[in-house]
Amino acid sequence: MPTVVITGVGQRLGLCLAEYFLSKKYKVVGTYRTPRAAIDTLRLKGAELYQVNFYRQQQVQQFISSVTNNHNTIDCLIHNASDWHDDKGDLDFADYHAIFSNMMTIHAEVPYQLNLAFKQQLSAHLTDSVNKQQQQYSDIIHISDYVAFKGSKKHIAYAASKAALENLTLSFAQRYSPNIKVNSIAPALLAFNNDDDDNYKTKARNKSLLQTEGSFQEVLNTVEWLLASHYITGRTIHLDGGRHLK
Ligand SMILES: NC(=O)C1=CN([C@@H]2O[C@H](COP(=O)(O)OP(=O)(O)OC[C@H]3O[C@@H](n4cnc5c(N)ncnc54)[C@H](OP(=O)(O)O)[C@@H]3O)[C@@H](O)[C@H]2O)C=CC1
Ligand SMILES: Nc1nc2c(c(=O)[nH]1)N=C([C@H](O)[C@@H](O)CO)CN2
Repeated sequence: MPTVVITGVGQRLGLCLAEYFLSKKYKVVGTYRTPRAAIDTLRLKGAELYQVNFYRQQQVQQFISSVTNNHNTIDCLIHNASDWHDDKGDLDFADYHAIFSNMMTIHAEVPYQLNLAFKQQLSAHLTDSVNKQQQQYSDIIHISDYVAFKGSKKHIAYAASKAALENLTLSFAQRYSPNIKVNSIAPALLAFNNDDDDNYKTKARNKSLLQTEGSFQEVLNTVEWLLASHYITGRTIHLDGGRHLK
């Protein structure tokens, strides 16, 4: 049974990813920060879940120890967990320091740490006992954001940290070739949050040529395509409805 590690599976895209890989008969290893009914449901479906706050380094180290002790192989590692923190208000220096530090921690440092910590498991290929064929590659997928390319005047630290994440894609693709493919997926608008009002939704949709949300399914389709690929690594796949041309 192939194994996938996904960060941030408690809601939205991470939950969709976990449900998708469970349906594909993967062993799903996931992290969450906030206890939710969805976490209980995933556990009942067989997912191995760890409560981890990535802003607490001791919890990150404990998670790494648990996964490396319990798993000899990892076929796919998806860095999804994210904190969409804005910095548009008039904050004091301590606040700006905390925001920048946290954004870099969750979007760049933790992916860096997990990529390095799980290298042995990512390199130990699953031999298909039926067809006696070795699985040729394992995959690391970083979930980035369109604003890594464009910047964001209201989410400056967030955008910079996603740009750092995309740079990790370039370095790890070189370091981990030829056995491990490393790519980013950079969405623009995928899905609104519950507190988004109609005015915000209209403005957000109109930022792209296609004038709609991408949907979490669009990311699932892209993940499936990347896993099936034998010739894509070190790349960022943009899912943005043509926003770059608006
Ligand atoms: N939604 C969209 O339209 C877009 C999303 N993206 C990217 O796609 C990915 C998924 O987006 P979406 O589903 O909306 O993400 P969410 O905003 O729902 O966050 C995903 C998860 O990250 C977890 N998380 C946040 N902070 C921490 C932390 N300190 N420690 C551990 N976990 C943490 C949360 O855990 P918990 O709930 O358990 O607290 C949450 O479930 C993200 O990387 C995002 O940046 C990019 C562009 C657009
Ligand atoms: N962690 C998150 N990152 C982002 C979110 C989100 O809900 N959680 N949402 C967006 C927006 O949809 C943006 O793309 C359009 O306004 C960006 N990142």
